[in-house]
Amino acid sequence: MTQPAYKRVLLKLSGEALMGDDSYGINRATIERMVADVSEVVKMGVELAIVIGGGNIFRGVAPGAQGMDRATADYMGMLATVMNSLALADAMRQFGMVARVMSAISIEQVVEPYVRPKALQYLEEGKVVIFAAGTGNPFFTTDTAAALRGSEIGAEVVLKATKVDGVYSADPNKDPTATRYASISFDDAISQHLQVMDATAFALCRDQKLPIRVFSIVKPGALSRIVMGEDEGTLVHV
Ligand SMILES: Nc1ncnc2c1ncn2[C@@H]1O[C@H](COP(=O)(O)OP(=O)(O)OP(=O)(O)O)[C@@H](O)[C@H]1O
Ligand SMILES: O=c1ccn([C@@H]2O[C@H](COP(=O)(O)O)[C@@H](O)[C@H]2O)c(=O)[nH]1
Repeated sequence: MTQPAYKRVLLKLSGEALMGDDSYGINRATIERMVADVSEVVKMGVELAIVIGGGNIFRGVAPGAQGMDRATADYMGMLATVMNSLALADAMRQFGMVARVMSAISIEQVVEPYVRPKALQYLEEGKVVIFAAGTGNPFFTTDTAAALRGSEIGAEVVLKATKVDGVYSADPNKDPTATRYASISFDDAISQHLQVMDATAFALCRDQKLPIRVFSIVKPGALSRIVMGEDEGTLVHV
């Protein structure tokens, strides 16, 4: 049987995509479909860590946060990612998977704190590790948390599962003439100000030589195909 292309991956799941067709929150069918996709990868024997966004609940730069102290709004955003992480872990439990949530912000009655050696132990045991609360710092995003945690755990790739099927020359949701790149360098993505991920995340992955693959979370089987080494979405590379 063909082997997976990776031993350990960091999967960044879009918080916004969790809404499905709803206008807010977590859509049950959507989270169940995500979990089914993730379970395929775990069954292949790949060690999987996940960072999930919070855009379906709260974003520090959203209109709803206007007038708020930015750091306070960002902490609210980080707490939103904790809610999504708990929902994801619970959906995994119902699917028969074993997941552990580790938070960058100390809320020990709710989730265990992020401790790198413990996270590595869980991964080696085949458990899915969900990193909640982003980096634990305001003024960052969960994309940067994915780059950071991916670097810390020695992931071979960051897989960004989002609502678009790759990196485009411009935002495809705003510019219908935008074209998709099969691959693009970190330097080009940064210099062209491509907003699919923030520049901090791109820069950290570039410096750590950690490739990113951006792909559609709604395309059936895309995650498994990528893990098996197939070409899907856009590869962002050094
Ligand atoms: N050059 C580009 N190529 C592709 N998508 C782009 C580009 N510029 C902007 N985008 C937008 O970036 C979005 C994905 O990034 P965004 O951070 O908003 O979502 P996410 O990470 O999936 O969500 P969340 O922050 O909730 O986890 C796409 O939905 C797309 O509209
Ligand atoms: O390290 C981090 C991660 C996130 N935040 C705040 O949370 C929201 C939601 O995260 P998304 O990546 O946008 O899904 C983000 O807008 C920030 O307000 C943070 O401050 N630090």
